[in-house]
Amino acid sequence: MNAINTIPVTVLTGYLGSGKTTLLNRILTEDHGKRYAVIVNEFGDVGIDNDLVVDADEEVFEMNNGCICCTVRGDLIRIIDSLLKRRNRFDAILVETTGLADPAPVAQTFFVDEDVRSKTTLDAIVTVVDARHLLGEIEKAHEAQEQLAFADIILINKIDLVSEQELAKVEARIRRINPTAVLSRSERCQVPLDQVIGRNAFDLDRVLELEPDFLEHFHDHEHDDHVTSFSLTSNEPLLPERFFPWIQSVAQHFGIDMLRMKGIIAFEADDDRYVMQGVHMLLEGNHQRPWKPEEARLTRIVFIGRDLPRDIIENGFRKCIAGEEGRLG
Ligand SMILES: Nc1nc2c(ncn2[C@@H]2O[C@H](COP(=O)(O)OP(=O)(O)OP(=O)(O)O)[C@@H](O)[C@H]2O)c(=O)[nH]1
Repeated sequence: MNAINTIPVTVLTGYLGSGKTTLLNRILTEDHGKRYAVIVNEFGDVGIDNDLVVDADEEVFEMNNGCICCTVRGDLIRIIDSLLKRRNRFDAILVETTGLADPAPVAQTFFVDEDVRSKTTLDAIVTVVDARHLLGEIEKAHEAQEQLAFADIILINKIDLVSEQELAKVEARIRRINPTAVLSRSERCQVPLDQVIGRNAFDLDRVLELEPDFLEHFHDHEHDDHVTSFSLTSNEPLLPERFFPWIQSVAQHFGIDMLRMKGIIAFEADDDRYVMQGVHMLLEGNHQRPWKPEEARLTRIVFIGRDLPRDIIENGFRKCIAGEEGRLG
């Protein structure tokens, strides 16, 4: 049912830290001759995702301050409307939702708004799964279940972190939620891209079975209120010899509840931006690129978790700032 001349839209979803941005970056850097317009939505008030998306020619639209599936749906429609006015500049649209988004209302946007509906085709909802953490989170995370239920294509990612037996359990759990989606396995989302884009896989009939009123009412959904986020910033550079032991201790102490951490760090005497990422207890960091001359060297770290003790974490963070006195207690 891919109408001629409509713009295909792929919705990338998946729980916190599963690998959505990794997949997006792969799509944007692969030599496939296609041009994408990208819409990124994130949870939390300090934008980081935009800075983690590769510097590509594509236009990246960032939507903060709200979940794509709730308050900012109007923004989504407006961004798509304005994109459609320049439709000769790209071949397809990619929407990366937050890890806490319910994909149903996002998908619904492409059906209920008349203008958007006539000019776009929802190609597929692609759900990325963190094979290492899915089983520990799925019962607590209603959003993760919805993301799997609505998926047309499921990418079981991070297979380097689990055994074959664990993978089999992950697949079985996914199949209980979604028996029909196409499953693939990946490490760092390395899959042939024609397995995830240009699939024409979105199946309205299946969605109507899940949500009979999908086309009639704005989809109602709930978020887990215990999952909250806060961000820490500093204009002063951080000291690496304090920062790394501190962030490791945060991951060790609060890792069970620390669903996601990501930050862009300005270290003292370092001309490169440092990107730090965490999913539960697993941390990863690397230098990204030099700070641009006109760019403020601002450190920003976002924490997303269940009942994380902001004051303790913030107190430790302050002690990593150059010039601040005191040692990590
Ligand atoms: N070991 C391992 N790490 C991975 C893999 N894929 C992604 N990661 C790492 O997992 C972390 C999260 O990846 P992202 O792509 O940022 O995840 P995301 O789903 O966009 O995260 P949010 O948007 O914050 O929910 C990063 O540190 C990645 O480098 C993988 O296959 N194996």
